[in-house]
Amino acid sequence: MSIEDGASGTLINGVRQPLKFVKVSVDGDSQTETFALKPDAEPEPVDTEEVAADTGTWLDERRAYLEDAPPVLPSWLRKAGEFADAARWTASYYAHVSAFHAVRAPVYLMRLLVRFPRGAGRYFVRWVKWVVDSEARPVEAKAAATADIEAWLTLSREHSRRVRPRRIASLAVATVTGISALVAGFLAPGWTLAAAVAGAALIGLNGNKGDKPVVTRYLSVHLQRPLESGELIEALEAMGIKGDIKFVAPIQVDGPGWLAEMDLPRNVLAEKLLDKRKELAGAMRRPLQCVWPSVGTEHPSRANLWVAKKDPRTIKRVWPLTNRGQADMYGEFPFGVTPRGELVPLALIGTNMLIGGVMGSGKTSAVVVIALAGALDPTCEMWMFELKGSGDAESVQPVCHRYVQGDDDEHCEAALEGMYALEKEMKRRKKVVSELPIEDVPNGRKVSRKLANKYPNLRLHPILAIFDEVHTLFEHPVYGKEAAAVAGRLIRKARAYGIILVLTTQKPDADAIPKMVSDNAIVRFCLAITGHIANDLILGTGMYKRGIRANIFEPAEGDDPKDSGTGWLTRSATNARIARSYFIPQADAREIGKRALAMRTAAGTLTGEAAGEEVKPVDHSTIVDHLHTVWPDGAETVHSHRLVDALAAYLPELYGAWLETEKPAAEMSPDEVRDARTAASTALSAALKQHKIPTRQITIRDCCGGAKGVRYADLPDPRDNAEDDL
Ligand SMILES: Nc1ncnc2c1ncn2[C@@H]1O[C@H](COP(=O)(O)OP(=O)(O)OP(=O)(O)O)[C@@H](O)[C@H]1O
Repeated sequence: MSIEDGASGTLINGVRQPLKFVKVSVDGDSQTETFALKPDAEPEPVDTEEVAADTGTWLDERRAYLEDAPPVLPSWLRKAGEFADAARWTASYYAHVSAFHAVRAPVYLMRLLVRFPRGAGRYFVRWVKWVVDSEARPVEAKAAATADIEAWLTLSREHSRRVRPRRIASLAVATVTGISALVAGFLAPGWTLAAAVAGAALIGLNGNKGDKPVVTRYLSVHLQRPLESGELIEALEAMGIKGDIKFVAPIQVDGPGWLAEMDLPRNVLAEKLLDKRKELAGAMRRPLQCVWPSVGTEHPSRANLWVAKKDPRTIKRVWPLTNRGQADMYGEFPFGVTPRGELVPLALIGTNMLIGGVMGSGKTSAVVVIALAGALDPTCEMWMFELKGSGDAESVQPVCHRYVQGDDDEHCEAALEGMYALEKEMKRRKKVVSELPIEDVPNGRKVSRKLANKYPNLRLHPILAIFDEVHTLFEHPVYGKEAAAVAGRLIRKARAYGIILVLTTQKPDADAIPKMVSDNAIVRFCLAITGHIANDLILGTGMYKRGIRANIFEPAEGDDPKDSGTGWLTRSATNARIARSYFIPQADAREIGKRALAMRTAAGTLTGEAAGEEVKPVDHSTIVDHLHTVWPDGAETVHSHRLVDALAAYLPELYGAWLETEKPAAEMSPDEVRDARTAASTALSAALKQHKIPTRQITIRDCCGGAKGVRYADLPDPRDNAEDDL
């Protein structure tokens, strides 16, 4: 056995520490055991200067600088529109301030005149003190007290030398002023009175008691004090985040607020600030709606904090289409604003949307914005199923192709019926689009505005179907299951054919929203919710982990809207932003509804209930349902040609064509009859193939021997197969 010493090392505080190890070799078999012993050598630095200095080339550094560099000129100096806005705003601001103070000028004058006696008294005292040279008195008194006769005599002479001319001047000024005032009082014109009042007011300026201002000042309680690093560090400490907080850049003005970028202490993740937004706002003594933390992109401990200068709740934002303008559902429409006040447009064509949030989170308000945008596109067919029954969407009723309001059984049935009708329309569109020449659909077989305009008779206009509080339908004991199945099919396929589905729920759980629906939603708007499960159900799996968390929002409480209407608006994990939907008061919504009705009347695009048509229930039965209807009781198998005869007799408009021949049956030869039967059987086989129902060679003794036929056991239950229709 031999023992060798060696040196290895480990990193401690960035410095490699050599360690001793002992190599033990037993009878030639090399067994190595390593023991970490105390470092006994000088630390060897591992951060070499070369590595530390290598932050890229000069060009890389300049490029990085330029990426983050602020613009040379502020945007209002570069953009004419912004400049005009700023100039207009500044002019209106000063006009307001001037008018405000002009109206109060008499009050200010009275205040000054009231202060005149005190002001005049103060001037008089100061004057007397100057005349008698009171400042020198303490020095003279000191000389007298110390019996310093020489100093006292000098000071006394100096005092007399200074005071005499002051007395003479004062007497002269007092005499002239007194006589002038007397003469002016009796003889001079009215303006002297004005001058006297003005003089008195000026003297009144000196008569202020305490710090009461003469002018009325208005201080906006919603304006926030500027954000400072000290305040932030204090707030973070109060939340228990202590340690080294580094500001990556100076706190700067960013839009209508301030932005702080900081590295939190090494043991704190920035997502903590998201979860504790309310605590943070409390610690900063600022309204919750002003405080917007986010996770930075550099590393998980990089936090960005944007603080609004003004409480957003006090900023009235009017939906841009409130008074004029049309929307285009094939394009974008204004939906909301970011906390910074930037416009958030929404494009729904080719997508569908899921909106979720607890009570009072602002779902209905968001839906009203979407519904009114749809209403303002005269080509958009509106289907509104308001299953809350509150009447919040009544403003769009006059333009709706179909409108259902209520949460009773009949409303749920009507909503399910509506889903079937949409599915039927989707199938029609699919068929129509699939038959178009390829030049018309170069980007795939889907509907576009160009296509809709080119072939108006194909009726490929956008359809906006809104199911508000859709959980009412999905949880219905009778219609829920069927509705979930149809909605699952619609949400996957309808968007390609210009049918936009918008679903909202205040119950984001697996029972209330079928998985097929939550998995296939594209645009998602998650308002205030309570936990990570609801968060991911609305926004998609994994979003909570990525820091896209809607539990940071607070729903409305009483009259305080808090974060109501504010949520995460996402199209994917990488396309997520916080947005507050516009809030359109009911009165405005009604006016917009009237305008939409007028526009549609002029365009001649009113359809369905809006045009006074009756809603006919959709026949959503399939060939499987029809076979169940005509199937002879107790028969295990039936020949195909018999089934076709039965189907044609039952629904001639659907199946009659399968029996059409060139000659009437009576004039056909036996071969021709056989061929006609074969053709009918083939048509049935093809139709059943879509439902995965086989036709096979079947021998039925009491009926024309062997021929193609169907087994009853192969027929699925009615409605289990609706998806295969498409
Ligand atoms: N975008 C918004 N901006 C400002 N306030 C809003 C906004 N959205 C909603 N609110 C306020 O919040 C209140 C509740 O909103 P809303 O009725 O839309 O919520 P909800 O989620 O539909 O509630 P519920 O589930 O109870 O029907 C509104 O009455 C309004 O005062």
